[in-house]
Amino acid sequence: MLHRVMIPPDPIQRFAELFERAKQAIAVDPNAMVVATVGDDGRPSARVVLLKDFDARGFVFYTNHESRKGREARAHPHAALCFYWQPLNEQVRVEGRVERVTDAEADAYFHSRARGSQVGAWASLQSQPLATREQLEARVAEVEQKYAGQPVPRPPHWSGFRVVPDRIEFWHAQESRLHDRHVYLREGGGWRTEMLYP
Ligand SMILES: Cc1cc2nc3c(=O)[nH]c(=O)nc-3n(C[C@H](O)[C@H](O)[C@H](O)COP(=O)(O)O)c2cc1C
Repeated sequence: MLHRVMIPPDPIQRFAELFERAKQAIAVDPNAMVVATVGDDGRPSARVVLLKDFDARGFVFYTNHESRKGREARAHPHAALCFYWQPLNEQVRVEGRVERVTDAEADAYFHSRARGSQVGAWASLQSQPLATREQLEARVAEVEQKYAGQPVPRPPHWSGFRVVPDRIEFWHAQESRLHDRHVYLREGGGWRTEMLYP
């Protein structure tokens, strides 16, 4: 079973190496990923967000926790992530439990953002119906006035989710659609690997 020993043992290290290559190859948003969550009715929903951090603990993105994805991830704390890096011919799929990052982590990231984004985090009732664009602009003006001349604090409903992976799949395009698929399944303290038919 030579192919088994050829699968690199650590999926996070493998992700890190691929992500570095993606950043070299893709000028805009190489950290974009699709996040899928599940609603109370069992229906999945998916949208693009930006990966802001990752390490052995998991993959972090930031959002409004009252948004559709936020509510779904809190009620049904599992999510799937999907990256497609076309110039690399690579897809990475991550699945796992979702947890909220610590307030200290969220604060550190929030305060690294541009002030306009900080204001937007207060002004946007993300995923709720919006009657007119003017309504949004009025909320932005209110927040700007409220925090004029002082730092914008992080809204309590705005934070990060960490997807703690228990399954990671690397797909690499090969000729005749006989692609490589390497799956990592969390087992005990480590990872078991297997290959899948393409
Ligand atoms: C390239 C790109 C990056 C995005 N990054 C984020 C992000 O990091 N966080 C976020 O909340 N929404 C992000 N969005 C917007 C989401 O796709 C989505 O519209 C929004 O979060 C509301 O989703 P929901 O109603 O399913 O909760 C991004 C959209 C695009 C196209």
